[in-house]
Amino acid sequence: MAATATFGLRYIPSNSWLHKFRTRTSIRTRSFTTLASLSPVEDTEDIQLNVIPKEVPGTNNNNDKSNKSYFPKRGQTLELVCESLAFKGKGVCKVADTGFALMCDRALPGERFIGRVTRKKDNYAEAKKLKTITPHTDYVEALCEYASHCGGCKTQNLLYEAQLKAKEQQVRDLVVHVGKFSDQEPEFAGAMKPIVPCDIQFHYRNKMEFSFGPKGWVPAEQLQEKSTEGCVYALGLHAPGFFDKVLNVNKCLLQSDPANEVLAIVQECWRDPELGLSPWNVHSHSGFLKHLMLRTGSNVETGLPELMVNFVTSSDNPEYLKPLVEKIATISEVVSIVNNVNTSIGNTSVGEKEYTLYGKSTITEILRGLTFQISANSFFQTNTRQAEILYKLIEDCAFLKGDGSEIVLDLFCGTGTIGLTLAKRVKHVYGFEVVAQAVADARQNATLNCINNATFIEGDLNKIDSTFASSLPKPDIIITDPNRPGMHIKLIKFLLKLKATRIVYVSCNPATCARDLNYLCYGVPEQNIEGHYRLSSLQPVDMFPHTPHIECVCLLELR
Ligand SMILES: C[S@@+](CC[C@H](N)C(=O)[O-])C[C@H]1O[C@@H](n2cnc3c(N)ncnc32)[C@H](O)[C@@H]1O
Repeated sequence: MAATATFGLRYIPSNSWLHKFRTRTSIRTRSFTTLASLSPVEDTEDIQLNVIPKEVPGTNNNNDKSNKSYFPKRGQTLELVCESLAFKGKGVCKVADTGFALMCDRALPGERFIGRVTRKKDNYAEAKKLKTITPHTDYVEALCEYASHCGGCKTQNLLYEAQLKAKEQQVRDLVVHVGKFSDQEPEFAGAMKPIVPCDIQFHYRNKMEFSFGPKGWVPAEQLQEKSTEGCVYALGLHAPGFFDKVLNVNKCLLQSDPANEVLAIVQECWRDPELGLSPWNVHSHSGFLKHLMLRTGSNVETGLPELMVNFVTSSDNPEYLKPLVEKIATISEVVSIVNNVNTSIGNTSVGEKEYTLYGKSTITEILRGLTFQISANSFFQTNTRQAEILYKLIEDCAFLKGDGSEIVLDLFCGTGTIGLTLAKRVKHVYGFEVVAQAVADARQNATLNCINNATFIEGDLNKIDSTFASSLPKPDIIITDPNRPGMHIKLIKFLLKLKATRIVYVSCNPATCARDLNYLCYGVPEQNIEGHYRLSSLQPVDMFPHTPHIECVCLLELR
């Protein structure tokens, strides 16, 4: 069943400049402890908690302006001790003799090291790790040869159990500091659950996107001579912090073996001068190859991996890819090779046009017994096995009666996966999503799985008005799964007015999640809005070992 109405949503097409602006703009916040700094405005896609929490363990001399000698200078080399991992995996470190706190990428808790101050603001500084003096007690050798400089796996050097402990602590800290929940209250202590580990810590990603670049990036410590500028023409992952530098990668331990086979083939031949293929240059806006996206799904009959290869190019010349396609198609798991043509000067991978160069245009994925067809641009949970666990937790939190009487709203539904896995136990699911292709996929997925009590509606949940969802039956349960910026204040107000019995809040950003939980439980005092919910359960889930990402499933019950 597919509804075409937008129910009061003002739709911004996903390819419009405004949409791109909204979803790419990043706001830097300073204060760790104020809710205002995390206020739910539209443009908080990438809230960077580059902050020193006031409650750093031990003394924190950042705010003691009386003794300026504490303050490090940019370029200064210092002995530092890492005390904990903060949001986004940065180490919260102290200058050994003054107690001044600063953030350092790849510093591990307990580690004593020499660092150089790279950024310095009023009461905030960042350092780069130069040399370890005493390593972390849970230090382990990384399996991946790129681990020390690739932006993806920043904590591979930390024992997995210690990674879990640090993530759990980050969620707890954010809910206390940003969400203003008291960890002294038995109610909060009861709600906070231990993190669910990920049993498989490598090869868990079903999707990786590599970039082509005109000049490869080599970390300074690996340069043999000063004059060496790195390899020419790279295919790999962006160097941390650089949108224009690509670290050449021949293998990624997070993706499947067949995906690595494809990567190796492309690496071997794309530079061949006879093919005449050039990498995209983000500065001159020239070149042909932008991205190589590899997606691994499961064959419905055999359960074996099946692969989609997506070349994102800057111009409409699919014939240039023919020699690469012929080579890749020899890998038995490859069932789909597509070309997305993206003529914009930006670095996004969604094409205005898509060609199927080999096989089909979708791959299948199986999740909680349902089959999903996934196209190159559809959102799908990137760790399928762990998504099974995540979705089971969501279902448990929903406490469905199972008698088919309940109405479920599935906000930010993507390709409809959460709602569809619940549909058989409820009366009706209404899913809302901004990306047109994802809505189309959700409707197709409902048909594919013979589910006819789910309706998917396209629109922007940041743009709702007072008529939003007014023509729908009142929901009993709301599932909300926003991306990193969390929920818009308009949506929070809508939920507080609606007063559904339960809200299951699924989040990939514990900072904005903590902020939204605060609003839903304690209200928005500056707008005279009361909160109506009680946080009954907060369950962190590790979906992405070795990376700073943390997923959470929260249950809010109407007070
Ligand atoms: C974290 S994903 C969750 C997808 C889905 N629930 C799942 O589990 O696969 C967030 C989804 O929200 C969508 N989205 C982001 N901003 C939105 C907005 N303002 N209005 C509606 N949907 C939005 C994204 O396109 C994406 O599909």
